[in-house]
Amino acid sequence: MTQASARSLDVPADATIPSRHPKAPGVGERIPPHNPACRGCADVPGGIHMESWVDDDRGEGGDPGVGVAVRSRMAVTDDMQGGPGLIHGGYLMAAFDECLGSVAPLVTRSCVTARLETDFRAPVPVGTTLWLRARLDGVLRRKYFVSAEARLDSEDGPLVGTARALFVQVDLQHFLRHGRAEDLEAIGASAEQIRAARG
Ligand SMILES: CCCCC/C=C\C/C=C\C/C=C\C/C=C\CCCC(=O)SCCNC(=O)CCNC(=O)[C@H](O)C(C)(C)COP(=O)(O)OP(=O)(O)OC[C@H]1O[C@@H](n2cnc3c(N)ncnc32)[C@H](O)[C@@H]1OP(=O)(O)O
Repeated sequence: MTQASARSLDVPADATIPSRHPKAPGVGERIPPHNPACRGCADVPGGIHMESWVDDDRGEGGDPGVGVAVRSRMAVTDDMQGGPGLIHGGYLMAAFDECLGSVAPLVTRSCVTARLETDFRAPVPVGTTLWLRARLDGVLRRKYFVSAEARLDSEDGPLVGTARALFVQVDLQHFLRHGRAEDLEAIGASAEQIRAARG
């Protein structure tokens, strides 16, 4: 296999699609913030204030659907501006990252974004609302392949962006080893745990 194909976002033929974890929120339920300081999903100044729910498993246009999907909503505010009156592309990518990143934790433990590809299909004016839907396309070992679309002002509004991503499952050590100690302590990690993880 070449290096290029090994890092592709195409779903491998031997990938599977597991069901939601029994302790994960059910269809229609709100997905709570995964970290009280998250600029994606928590209610903090400077955040994008994304709200997400577990979606049903319907597929797009006749495809039979998958078991795990997330619906998200984000108000496009003045402070997200790039071009005059338009969203900065990085904010759309942040919205995709957050929505896509909420899918795998419904199945497994923590995952982090390894690769994210975004197609910007149409301009997004400030003052609108983005509606996103992400779904799990396949899992192979620690790799979670997900895809999403973003629409304007309603769940079936005009398509403004699509994205594909790979999330890689990590254990608690990933955060304990790399995160700033004061932020880890704020969510309950002990100084001893942090020291031990860093050897
Ligand atoms: C007390 C503490 C508690 C803390 C917990 C708190 C909260 C977290 C909980 C849940 C999160 C829930 C929701 C999150 C929602 C949204 C948040 C957005 C998510 C983010 O915003 S997160 C920030 C940005 N993100 C990073 O900060 C990652 C930096 N990065 C790394 O940390 C490493 O890079 C890592 C871990 C990715 C891999 O490293 P590694 O050593 O573990 O594994 P390795 O390299 O072996 O890769 C394994 C297999 O993935 C393939 N692979 C790897 N990278 C690839 C790539 N780029 N393209 C294609 N394939 C790739 C390999 O080819 C191999 O594939 P194969 O199995 O086929 O060989």
